[in-house]
Amino acid sequence: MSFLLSLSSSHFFSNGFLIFKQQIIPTNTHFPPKFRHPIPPHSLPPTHSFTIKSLQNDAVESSNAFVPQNPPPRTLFPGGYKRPEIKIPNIVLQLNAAEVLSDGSVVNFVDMAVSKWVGIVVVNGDEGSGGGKLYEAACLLKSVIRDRAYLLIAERVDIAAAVNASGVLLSDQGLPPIVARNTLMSSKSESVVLPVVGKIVQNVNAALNASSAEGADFLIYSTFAKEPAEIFMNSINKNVKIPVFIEMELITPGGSCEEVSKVLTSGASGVVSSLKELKSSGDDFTKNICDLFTFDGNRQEKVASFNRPNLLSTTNGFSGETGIAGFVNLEDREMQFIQKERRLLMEAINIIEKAAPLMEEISLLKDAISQLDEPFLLVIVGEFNSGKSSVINALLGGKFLMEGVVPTTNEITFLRYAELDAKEQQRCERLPDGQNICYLPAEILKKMVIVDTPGTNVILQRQQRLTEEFVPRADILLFVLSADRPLSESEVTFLRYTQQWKKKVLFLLNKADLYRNANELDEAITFVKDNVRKLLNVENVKLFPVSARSALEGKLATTDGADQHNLLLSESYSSSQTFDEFEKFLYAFMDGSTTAGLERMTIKLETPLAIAERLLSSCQTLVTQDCRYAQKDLMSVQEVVRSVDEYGMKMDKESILWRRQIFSLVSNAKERLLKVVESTLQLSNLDVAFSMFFGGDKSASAATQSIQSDIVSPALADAQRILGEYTSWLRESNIREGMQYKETFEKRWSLLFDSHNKVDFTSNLLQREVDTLSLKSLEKFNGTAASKLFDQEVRQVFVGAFGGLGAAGLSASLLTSVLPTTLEDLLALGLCSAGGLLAISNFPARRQKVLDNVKSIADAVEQEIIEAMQQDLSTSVKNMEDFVTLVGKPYEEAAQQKLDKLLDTREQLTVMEKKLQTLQVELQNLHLS
Ligand SMILES: Nc1nc2c(ncn2[C@@H]2O[C@H](COP(=O)(O)OP(=O)(O)OP(=O)(O)O)[C@@H](O)[C@H]2O)c(=O)[nH]1
Repeated sequence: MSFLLSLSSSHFFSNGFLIFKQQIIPTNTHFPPKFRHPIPPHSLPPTHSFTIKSLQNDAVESSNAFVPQNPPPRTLFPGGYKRPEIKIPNIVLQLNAAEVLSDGSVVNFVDMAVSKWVGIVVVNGDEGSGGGKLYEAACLLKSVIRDRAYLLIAERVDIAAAVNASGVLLSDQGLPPIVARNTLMSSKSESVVLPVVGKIVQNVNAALNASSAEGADFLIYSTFAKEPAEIFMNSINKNVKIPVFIEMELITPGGSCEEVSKVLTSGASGVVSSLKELKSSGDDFTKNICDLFTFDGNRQEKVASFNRPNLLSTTNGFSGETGIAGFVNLEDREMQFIQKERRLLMEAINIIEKAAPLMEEISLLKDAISQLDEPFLLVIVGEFNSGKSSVINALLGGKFLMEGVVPTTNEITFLRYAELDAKEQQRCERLPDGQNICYLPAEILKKMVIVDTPGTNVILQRQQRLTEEFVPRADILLFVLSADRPLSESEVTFLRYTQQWKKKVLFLLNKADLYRNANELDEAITFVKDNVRKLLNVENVKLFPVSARSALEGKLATTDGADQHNLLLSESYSSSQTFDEFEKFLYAFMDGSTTAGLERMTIKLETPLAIAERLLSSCQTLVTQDCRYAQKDLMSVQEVVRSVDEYGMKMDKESILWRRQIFSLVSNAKERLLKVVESTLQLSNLDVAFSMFFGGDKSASAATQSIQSDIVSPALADAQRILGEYTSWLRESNIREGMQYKETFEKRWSLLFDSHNKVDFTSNLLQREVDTLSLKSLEKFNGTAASKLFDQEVRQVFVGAFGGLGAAGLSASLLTSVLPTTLEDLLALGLCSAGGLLAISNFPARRQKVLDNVKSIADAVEQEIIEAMQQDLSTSVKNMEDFVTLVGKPYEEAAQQKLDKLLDTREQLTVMEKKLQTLQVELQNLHLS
């Protein structure tokens, strides 16, 4: 039975070099899109109103929608990428897509496993099934794992890219790692961490190939391989520097912890387990294996204790010595200074973490502070093949490091002092972050830790990055130049980069034996010194022309008892001599009683200060940029609130159409009424008119009824309809526009203020009192009463014109009461009487009066309605203004608060920068008196 899933490497970013996870602010300004633009402009909802639309165009300019045209550097390192880091020891869990999809409990198990032991989860496709299931399973796992472990997809780069997995696991016959990595990199263009690429291998050669150059980040040694894991590990340990995980059975009858321990002791970084295996290991696993893998912060120590000799029992890395940074017998003022420096740097960390919580580079400063207690770090840098390893070997007096004409150093290697058994030359182990540490009994290591780095200017970008990332940690850099290409363009670029971290640099012009004579050597020295002087802006350039090869040969010859006389005759002697001078300089530098030794203390204490300054300056850039954005946010919020004025103007403009409708309606009714009056009150038509107004029921004459039903009532109904629509239009416009304002605030400034679950006051506020006045103005207008009034007006004309006629002498009241029955007689009487002429001559004036009355009544009605409509409009716009002010208020307050906070942070950063500058001055003066 096999289980074997593999657990492998795990965690990430342990060293967390200089990467802001989302917001990166290197030397200039930098806001990676994913942090800055949670709401891309295209995701804003379409708008129907020009008011908001214009604001949305502005949104492209606002901080939340800002898209830099030239993407900024991603990290403080020139490479712009961070290597994925695999913590060891670790467990790789392998499972199949079908397992994930068929059983819901699997996801829960994975959830638990990644929170406790598993650092890498690999999901395999199932034979015969397409990529669909694998994709589905991977999505599910991704949502559970989040960033607690790496999720890798077996073989399928396309699916890994689609689910945004951490990387891929390739089989022996799979794609070359570099192809998989580049493909994934192009799909994860925003990520600052490179994809993880693992490779399954079955023999030593495959392991060497897969781990060389830009190869895999880790290996899995397959159970199909013939050799036992320990033998395999022994064969590759020297040359394979990346983590190796072993597929193995976790359940063994005798208790698996021992087996796993053996594998780890042999140099493996962890084990690989299948789901079934891991699940069924149950208590055994929990009791035994997990003790090694549990993420409790001690696991590296637990495993390291398997293979690390108990070599150093000192507080500062130097046996027998105690003190700070390898300094002993510190004076009080030095102790006080160091304490003060620590205190200030801790303060700086707090401020930086507050100013840029996502700035992973803070780990550099933390490391540097903890390194104050560590020995001096002499870091050897230079282009590949310049002779770095040879220089170190010459310093150590033996061929400890591999040399070669092709790039040979692939990892950072710390060289530390240890007294080993006579038979043992050195003992090396791989640190959890992939770096190596070698313990050797070399004299010089009693005074310092030497760090070998991969060469720069290599086609292997990973190696270049490793070195660049290590530079800030160095106390001093030993820059090895090669005599055959002194100070190349790429060396100048690298040198400039080191100065971003204000590093002190010593120069070795190696392979000086290649020069044919002293003149050539002098020329080269002058060339290098002149250029370095200009580049670094320093007076004294410390440069030693050496031949590391000859120096080592010399040392080895001396050790072997070779004739010193012969050595003196050797052509490389002079180079050996300068190497000697260089060594003497180093020893003096390490001797606290010399001036150089005091300078060393200054340099050591400067290391964290320089890092802190650099980080503070990056934070300043970030915070200043943030201030600008916060200011812009505040102004934009205020602008949005003010833009409601535009809404008022727009509504005012559009309401003209509504008023026109009312105007035309009233005019129409008025015209018709006037026509009725005109056509009725004609002398030629008096009989008809008389019968219309005086025939039938006196409370509702035929004319009254006809006016009411034909003119007044329809006009009234139309007016009601129009005003109803008008008030709906006001209300709906408010609601629509109000919602857009609300959405605009919520979407553009969701990071400022979370309106989620806030009381929805929208509708009440927007509908408040909008639908009252216009319609109420109509309610006042009673159609029947108006018709009757009109009726009376007309009757008055008749009564006025004819009521006082002749002998009849009828009073108006009498006349009205008899009119219906005596119409004919009355007319005859009137017309024939002496006063007939007078009555008729008064008739047009009376008719005009009626017309005027009708007009003025209609105009008054129109005026009243229009005024009510205006008032409704004002109320509605006012409601809208209140609403926008209310909705915008929390955003405005939040923007103001954010700005205040940022200004405060900026102030704190400035104060901190000043404090550190003062401390720098104190440091320079520390040994002056
Ligand atoms: N002539 C001459 N050759 C040297 C000297 N020092 C080193 N070399 C040769 O230069 C080549 C590269 O030396 P390494 O020490 O491997 O160079 P490196 O800088 O460590 O190389 P990487 O680790 O690959 O970056 C080897 O072939 C060495 O033998 C020297 O002083 N003189």
